[in-house]
Amino acid sequence: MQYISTRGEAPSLGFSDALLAGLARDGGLYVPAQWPQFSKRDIRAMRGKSYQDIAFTVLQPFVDGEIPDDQFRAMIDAAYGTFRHPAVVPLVQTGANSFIMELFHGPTLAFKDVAMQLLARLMDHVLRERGQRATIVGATSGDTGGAAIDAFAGRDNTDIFILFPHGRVSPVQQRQMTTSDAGNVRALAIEGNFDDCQNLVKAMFNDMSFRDRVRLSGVNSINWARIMAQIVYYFTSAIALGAPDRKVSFTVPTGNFGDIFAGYCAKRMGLPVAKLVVATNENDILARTLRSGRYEMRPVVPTTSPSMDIAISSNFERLLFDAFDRDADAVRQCMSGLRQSGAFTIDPDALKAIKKEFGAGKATQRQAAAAIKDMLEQAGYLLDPHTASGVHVSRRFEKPRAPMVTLATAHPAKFPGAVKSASGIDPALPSWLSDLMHREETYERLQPDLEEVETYIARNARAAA
Ligand SMILES: Cc1ncc(COP(=O)(O)O)c(C=O)c1O
Ligand SMILES: N[C@@H](CCOP(=O)(O)O)C(=O)O
Repeated sequence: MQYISTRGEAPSLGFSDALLAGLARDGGLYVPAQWPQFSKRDIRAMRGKSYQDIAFTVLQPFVDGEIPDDQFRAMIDAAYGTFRHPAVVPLVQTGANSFIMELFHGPTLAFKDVAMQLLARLMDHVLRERGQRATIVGATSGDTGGAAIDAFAGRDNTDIFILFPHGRVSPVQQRQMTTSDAGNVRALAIEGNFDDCQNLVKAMFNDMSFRDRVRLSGVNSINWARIMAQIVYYFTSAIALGAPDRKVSFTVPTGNFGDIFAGYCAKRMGLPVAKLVVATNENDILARTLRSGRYEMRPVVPTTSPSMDIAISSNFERLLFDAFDRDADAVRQCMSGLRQSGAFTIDPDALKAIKKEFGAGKATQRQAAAAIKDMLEQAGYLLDPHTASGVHVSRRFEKPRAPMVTLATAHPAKFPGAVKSASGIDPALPSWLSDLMHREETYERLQPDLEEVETYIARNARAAA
């Protein structure tokens, strides 16, 4: 399997190279040259199989023999052995045809663990085989950072630097990033918002001399392997609910468009998905774009679902590439419009193609809080504010015959303030994190300044030449 850039000006790469590259050298994002196909028969054959078995079957075509099967399987088993639920991502029924898929049973209580636990093992393997070391940088609005730090802590071949927006993540999220005692981990508190952090990461990837000097690698969902690992749970949940003989819809609390793009990939691979519904908070660039066809940045407003407080959704570029029939020139034009004027317009045919697959809606903070309260009263189930945004939006898209699965992207205990004010309940952290708020914090405060951040990283990265 080859991976090609959405901007068409970077070399195509095999799996291991795309894994280590993160962002393509032309600023684009890697996608598979073709979508692997699973027939109804193939999907039926997955019924009754474990999460790990299905992960191996679904992901094998992407890895395409670059990692021996037995070693790849062992990585899958180890990655999902860190989850505290035997089903890995269990489904909970909350209404006649409504389900919640709990993606938060991993070590840091957010869906990011699903991909990050596998990604760290894949990267470690490839680097070890090549006798190389890499410097990983990541931007986080709260969850990616903690998950990446947990997954990469103590690994010999990587140093990891996580940029988070100072004062804009929840106290639990911050401590998951700042209390690691591993020598290869650095948490950097940037005086700005998530988009400043994401822009710094992209600027580091586009600074070729820095990129090569420190052997830069990325763990944000700009890295194809992040999306790839998330495809699996669309398969497992749809199969549990009757696929391929019944279509299933998904509502996904969305920020960077990575998680829902994985659902789109699953559909392109043959999974019968009825609708993919984007749920945003007040930072609703995606809901606005799907309505009007105009992708237009606006300043970010802080909300009770901070991990979705994002102005630019990186992975939307991957969807555009497909909607433009893989015309990289058209993608480049949009991205240059975005750089120059903070906006671009999607042509009507591409917008029609997108609307065929996706629905979208926004939940205000009040609506998300109301969803937390209702769900507790009606189903005795406690939502976190991100999942609650999803539940609010999903209600508009529920259909009598197609099951609707809302992705529960984080555990309520990561956001105790918002959950308590909506429900009166103070959600407790699980036992393995019960001392988190008493652990000692270490982090560096930096300005959103490329030179300052690069200098800090180059000084502290062991891979720096
Ligand atoms: C809890 C939570 N929900 C939803 C999202 C949005 O996911 P994505 O950025 O993949 O759209 C994030 C962050 O990415 C998150 O941490
Ligand atoms: N919401 C994310 C933002 C980064 O997204 P990613 O999926 O591209 O890593 C977070 O919690 O950090």
